[in-house]
Amino acid sequence: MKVLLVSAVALIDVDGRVLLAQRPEGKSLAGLWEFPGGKIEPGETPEQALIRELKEELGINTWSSCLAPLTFASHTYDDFHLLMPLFACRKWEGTPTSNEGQALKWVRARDLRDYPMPPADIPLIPILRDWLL
Ligand SMILES: Nc1nc2c([nH]c(=O)n2[C@@H]2O[C@H](COP(=O)(O)OP(=O)(O)OP(=O)(O)O)[C@@H](O)[C@H]2O)c(=O)[nH]1
Repeated sequence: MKVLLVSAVALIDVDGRVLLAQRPEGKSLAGLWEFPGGKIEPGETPEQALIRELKEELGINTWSSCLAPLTFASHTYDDFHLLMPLFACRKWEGTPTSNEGQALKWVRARDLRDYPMPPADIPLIPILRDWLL
């Protein structure tokens, strides 16, 4: 089974809320809420992939030194196995805006479970909640 490497981030604002993005219609897992990020391209580190994706998807800049490793997801989907480091980030430049048509939402830690997420993300929620509360 192919292992797909995806890098994702919990962006945390001054009120301790986390940014979720809704997967657009037409994509796999459409309508589910996920952490910003995307596939790690050959030759990229997870941090470089995330910095690139945050610029493309949300129009914000951040730096490797602001990406703290938090946890990871490891989940078998039908056609690949997802391995996804999740970083935490509290410092960036710019205001996250939806460049790719996805809905964005700042969500309090205790409300995270109210947002349907991809199966790989489910085990991450209590970890993030415990870490933030
Ligand atoms: N960014 C992100 N991707 C996630 C999360 N959870 C999760 O299962 N994924 C999966 O990891 C892959 C992310 O790759 P991507 O964001 O570059 O994929 P994509 O939507 O452009 O393409 P796709 O529709 O072909 O999967 C997708 O298969 C997505 O379903 C998450 O919290 N954040």
